[in-house]
Amino acid sequence: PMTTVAVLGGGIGGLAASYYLCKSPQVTKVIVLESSSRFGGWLWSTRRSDGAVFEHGPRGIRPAGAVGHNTLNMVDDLGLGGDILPVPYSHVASKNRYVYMNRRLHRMPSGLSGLLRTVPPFSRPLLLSVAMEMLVKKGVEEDESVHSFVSRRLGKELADIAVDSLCRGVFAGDCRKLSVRSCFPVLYDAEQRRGSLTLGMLLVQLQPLDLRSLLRSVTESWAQWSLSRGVESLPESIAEFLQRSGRVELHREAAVQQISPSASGWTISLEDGVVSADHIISALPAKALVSILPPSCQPLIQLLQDIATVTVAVVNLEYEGSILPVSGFGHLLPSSEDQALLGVVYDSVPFPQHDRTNGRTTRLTVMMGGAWFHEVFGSPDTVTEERLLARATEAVHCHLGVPTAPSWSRVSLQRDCIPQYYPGHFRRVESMRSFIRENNLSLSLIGSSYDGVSVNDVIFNGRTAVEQLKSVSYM
Ligand SMILES: Cc1cc2nc3c(=O)[nH]c(=O)nc-3n(C[C@H](O)[C@H](O)[C@H](O)COP(=O)(O)OP(=O)(O)OC[C@H]3O[C@@H](n4cnc5c(N)ncnc54)[C@H](O)[C@@H]3O)c2cc1C
Ligand SMILES: C=Cc1c2[nH]c(c1C)Cc1[nH]c(c(CCC(=O)O)c1C)Cc1[nH]c(c(C)c1CCC(=O)O)Cc1[nH]c(c(C)c1C=C)C2
Repeated sequence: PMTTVAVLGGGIGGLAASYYLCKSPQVTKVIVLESSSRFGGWLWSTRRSDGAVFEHGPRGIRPAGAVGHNTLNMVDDLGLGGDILPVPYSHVASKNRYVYMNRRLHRMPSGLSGLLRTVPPFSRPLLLSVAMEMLVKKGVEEDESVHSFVSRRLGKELADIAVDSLCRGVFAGDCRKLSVRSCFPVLYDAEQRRGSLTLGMLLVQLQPLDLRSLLRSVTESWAQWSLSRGVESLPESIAEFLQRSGRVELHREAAVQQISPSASGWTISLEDGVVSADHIISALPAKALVSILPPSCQPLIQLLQDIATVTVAVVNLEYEGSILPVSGFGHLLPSSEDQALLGVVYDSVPFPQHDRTNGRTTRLTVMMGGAWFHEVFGSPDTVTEERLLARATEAVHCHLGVPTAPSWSRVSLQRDCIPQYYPGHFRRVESMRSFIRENNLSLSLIGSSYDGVSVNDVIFNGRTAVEQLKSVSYM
């Protein structure tokens, strides 16, 4: 039978799902509906004519684990393998991460000596916390905040400094509000299965491997990678692949306004017409899905509404010369040091290939706001670019001692860009999927709102949804 699948949203999630659908002989037609004028969603790179590349969204993708391998497989298949810019584990950008606290930069401890000695800003050797951790009893709650989990197992100081900063550097979020089970499933599982994080970590196994980039990533030990023309090359290449397949209709400036169940599947309303499909894969942010669901899906709408998001101001800066006093990936600030300023990425260190080709420059990205955006800056509708730029350059001056003004800058206000998984998130997602099953809705939910926010997670979940579609339904 003919099968038409509509994919809502042309971010990396929607494009990845379409790519896997294209590989499935049972699907005759795929329709991708994207509201904006470009594909890729948060994967967004500025390429200047002098060779410089600036990222306004993700800038580094991890090759490790099953989800990391899966992305590299896709990159190889798309013919992008030769464009990969790998950062090995031995590189300073992998080894050095800093925390700015008490008005100075501290290198995060690493390796054995980092465990044994007392390293500021911590007041005792981490080995003590790690050793004691093995003696802490297993928690009894179904889920809890990241901060409460880590304070319970490793102590309040590690939770207040290291974990507070980490959650800002991954979720732009507040570790007192985020769920450990959904945000750090590896930590949650280690406690559940091994009774301890220390033991759990010691028992991590390697995954099976294939393909060239993958083998390279393992033998050369990559910690992260990007692409020579920026990460946006990935959605661009997927879109070209889909176009060439002849089975995919790609629509931009096609905002979905409503979806309603029909006898054979769904009717999808756009501003200028309707589309029918047997199945819908929603790769929209949860809030966007809320506004297009029919009233008959009220219980689902209620659950989706509980998935909050945060806004991040991303400020790309370019300075003349080598201006960094330290070398590494970047620095984070715990919320106790500065609520507004989440961290600064030293982009030129991991990816010097993205610097302007003539003359030495240093590219930095300052990230601000997140869970603290409203408190500090008020409404994203009224905050000015000038104010955000001034706050970012002031931070570079104060944290890194750079007195000069940047020679180039770009402010991007990324509204509602990172979903926040609060305690109980996994239950809510489970309830959504049960509602869909019980009501026989041909609907799959993918994208960063549900099962992980990294580019790798979003791609992998797109693949899983397509595989489930093939195994359970008419396909
Ligand atoms: C600043 C920043 C830095 C990040 N850094 C990293 C990193 O270093 N590493 C990493 O792995 N991840 C990182 N991430 C996370 C990662 O980029 C995102 O989680 C991921 O890109 C989300 O993809 P998605 O397809 O789920 O959503 P989106 O990219 O939001 O795609 C959804 C799409 O749906 C479209 N849409 C919305 N409403 C409608 C409608 N009604 N009809 C049709 N289309 C609609 C939107 O225009 C959009 O294109 C970062 C994210 C941000 C914001
Ligand atoms: C300062 C804010 C942010 C920085 N990056 C992000 C924000 C909000 C977004 C982000 N960064 C990472 C991910 C997840 C990727 C994944 O899980 O594969 C997201 C959504 C990667 C990441 N960045 C940092 C860490 C520890 C990680 C986890 C993966 C890894 O270990 O590589 C640290 C970090 N992020 C930022 C800075 C300045 C920084 C540390 C110095 C920027």
